[in-house]
Amino acid sequence: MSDDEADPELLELLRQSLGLGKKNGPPPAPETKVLQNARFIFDNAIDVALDPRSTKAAARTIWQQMQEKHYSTKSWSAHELHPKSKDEGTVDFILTMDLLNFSFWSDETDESKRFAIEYRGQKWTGYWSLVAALQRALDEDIPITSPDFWLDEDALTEDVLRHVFRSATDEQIPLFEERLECLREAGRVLDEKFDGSFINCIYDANQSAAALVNLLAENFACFRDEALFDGRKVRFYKRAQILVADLWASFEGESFGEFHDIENITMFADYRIPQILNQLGCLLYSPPLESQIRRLQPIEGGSTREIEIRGASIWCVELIRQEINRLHSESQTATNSSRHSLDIDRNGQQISNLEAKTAAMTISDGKTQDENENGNGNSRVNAILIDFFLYDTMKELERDGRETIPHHRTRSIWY
Ligand SMILES: Nc1nc2c(c(CN[C@H]3C=C[C@H](O)[C@@H]3O)cn2[C@@H]2O[C@H](COP(=O)(O)O)[C@@H](O)[C@H]2O)c(=O)[nH]1
Repeated sequence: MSDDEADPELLELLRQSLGLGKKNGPPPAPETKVLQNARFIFDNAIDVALDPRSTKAAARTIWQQMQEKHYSTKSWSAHELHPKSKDEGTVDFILTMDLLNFSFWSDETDESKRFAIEYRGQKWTGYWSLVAALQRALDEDIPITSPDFWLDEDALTEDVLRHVFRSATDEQIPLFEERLECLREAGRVLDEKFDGSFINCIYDANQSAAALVNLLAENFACFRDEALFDGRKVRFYKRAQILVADLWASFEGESFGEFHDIENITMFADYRIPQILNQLGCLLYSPPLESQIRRLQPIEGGSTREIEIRGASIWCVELIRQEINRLHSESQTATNSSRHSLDIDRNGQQISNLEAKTAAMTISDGKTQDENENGNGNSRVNAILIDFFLYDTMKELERDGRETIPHHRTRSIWY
């Protein structure tokens, strides 16, 4: 080799160290930044704090009750009003629902006077009033879940939407105009960018939950749930995230609900989960903030206090999720070690430890232990199921008159 030719091996080492000419590796996994923003808010919060001991205790209680109730994705479709079919109609229903899934709380102190939807012989309030109104509209052959309908100002007139949300009381649905605008905007964006169908948004996300959340926030202003905190942009994306979660739960992790990174979805920062986290002793308010909440005084959307409530709640559920998975791993270890003791198989024959371990992993119907645990193919409890469980539990407490603190009052289209 002549003196002026460089040693090829040395060249390659140099290229690698400089990252030159490297084949393009896989693209970085999409992320929403919601969880890291929540951590930032929690670390810098003044009026909201978390109690570690109560959070640990709450995790244990939540996990025990989730197991007792066999809480899983199947719980979603079990709700009386939720759609049961696993088809495009349900995808459209879930999109419509989560475009409008915000701000049902009433200014009425007399419960009997608050906005309510009469459907199937019952009066539905809160979130369920929305689901009932949509089901009732479909029963009346109003195509309320169709983006083409949302676009057509001669078909979806203000009067038609008022008919859809007609109340069983004198109080009307809050933020009616904003809800109409959410539908109009979504109809326009779907028509202009996604060939008129939300299914194309799901395809574009390539089975990534984070990518679908980001696609919704980037393309639809009414999903762009962000704020400024300490001079930094923070993301909550509550309705975009719950839309992905509702798809995942409704389709039980398959078909239009299949996401390989579903664990990237956080708790949904609404007005019910902070309430139950405070009731459980996990989320603590400063005396002035607690007084504002107890006196039902409005907390301005985008204010520092509101952002701290939402961010700290997301972080609190993350800590609960981590503790539940620690408990789960501990219980798995304990179960596995007990398998090294004498094992009798289903036919009462003593079998070797290795066989026992293998046999125990495939339960009678051929599913693995994990699939049997929560019915969606993984043993880990994620923030979605914890969140759904907490919301449903808070609604039971409300029904039984066992709220110990009101939920905070922020009138907002974000939650
Ligand atoms: N974080 C979180 N927020 C949730 C839900 C749900 C309902 N999800 C169903 C689907 C699966 C679950 O099993 C639930 O049955 C509604 N919300 C929010 O609460 C508020 C409505 O409160 P109220 O007016 O009292 O009904 C409003 O901001 C609404 O957006 C949830 O699950 N998580």
